[in-house]
Amino acid sequence: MIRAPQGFAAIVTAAGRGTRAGGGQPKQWRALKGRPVLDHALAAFAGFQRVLLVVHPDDIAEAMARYAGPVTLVTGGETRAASVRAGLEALEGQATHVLIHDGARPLVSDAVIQSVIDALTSGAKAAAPALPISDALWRGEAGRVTATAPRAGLHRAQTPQGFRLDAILAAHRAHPEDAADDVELALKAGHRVDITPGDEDNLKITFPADFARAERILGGAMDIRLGNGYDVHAFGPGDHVWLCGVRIPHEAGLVGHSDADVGMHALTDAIYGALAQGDIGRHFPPSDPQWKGADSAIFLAHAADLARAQGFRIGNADVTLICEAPKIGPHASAMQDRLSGIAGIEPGRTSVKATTSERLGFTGRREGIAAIATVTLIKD
Ligand SMILES: Nc1ccn([C@@H]2O[C@H](COP(=O)(O)OP(=O)(O)OP(=O)(O)O)[C@@H](O)[C@H]2O)c(=O)n1
Ligand SMILES: C[C@](O)(CO)[C@H](O)COP(=O)(O)O
Repeated sequence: MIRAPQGFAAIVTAAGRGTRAGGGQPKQWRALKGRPVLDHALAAFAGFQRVLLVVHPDDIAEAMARYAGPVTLVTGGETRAASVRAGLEALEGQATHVLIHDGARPLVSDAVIQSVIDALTSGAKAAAPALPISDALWRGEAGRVTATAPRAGLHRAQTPQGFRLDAILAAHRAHPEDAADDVELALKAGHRVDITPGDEDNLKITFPADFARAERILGGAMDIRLGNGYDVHAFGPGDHVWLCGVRIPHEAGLVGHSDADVGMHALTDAIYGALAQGDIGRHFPPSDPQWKGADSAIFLAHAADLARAQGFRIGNADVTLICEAPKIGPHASAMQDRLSGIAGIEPGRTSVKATTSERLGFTGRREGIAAIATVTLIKD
């Protein structure tokens, strides 16, 4: 995942009706490998602090249900340019740079996005990906060639197209007419636009056959991640412990800044680990008083949301609690249900088990509880 620099925002346009793609439903909402096209496009921008999604008024409820939280929703206009303008107006003063991407381009790669960011951070006012034309160009009419056209210097434009926010907003305001893309308006406003490398796979779903092509490309790109997590909490005063989201009466409590749910922490760290996103401490610093006594479900839900935002589902989770007491067996099923519910894992794919350490070590001496967790994340 691209971690965008401070001040960089993304606008994803999804207010079109996809008339050329057919299918009885706007293309961005149709399934591609089991998830809406738009899910794939948004996942590419999950590392941006601010993402605006521009949707058709008819789709607001659906978009709210799926995306509210990680993204800000904006209602689009009659044309692509009007939709982008709506996003830009909503973003005014809240970012220095913006990358504008078609929600209908679900296969944009990190490399394409990074090249646009690099051009902008190196000082370009505008930069966008494109591919040089490699086929001969003809004019045609009524099924026959009427002329050939020189292709030298011609490029096929892609998105995301990146700009200084003030420059592209001013360009849109100065040229409220429709345009093929935002580069066209930037040029009209007199800005230089740098070309960055495009990618053949970064197709815009436009015609019915593009779905099959996108599925084929995605078919070869399954991403499976494995993550592990380990945590320990010491026993202290108290009459219950929280383990994997279940309250268990006990002769002692567990000491921690949050609710000290050692099992949930290990699983949360396993997810962050699989995403290469550090650990709980990075996302919820123990020095921050707001997490004092916090319900650890907040941490697990955050990690699972982060995975989903990057296009992953949790394939399975396996948690082992290491303690002499309390007895875990009677609670294991409730723990599995609770973890599955919080993390959005399909039933039957979460395991909670326990072992003693044969009275050896700190767990054997009943000084605390340890937990290890393993998780798989799958993007298919
Ligand atoms: N009024 C519009 C029109 C288009 N778009 C978005 O701009 C991108 C590129 O547009 P295009 O491929 O032309 O999409 P549609 O307009 O939906 O397609 P069609 O022209 O076939 O109806 C798409 O993500 C589309 O949702 C938009 O946000 N608002
Ligand atoms: C923005 C764009 O995807 C760049 O290639 C393209 O211009 C969109 O064109 P459309 O006419 O809206 O399909």
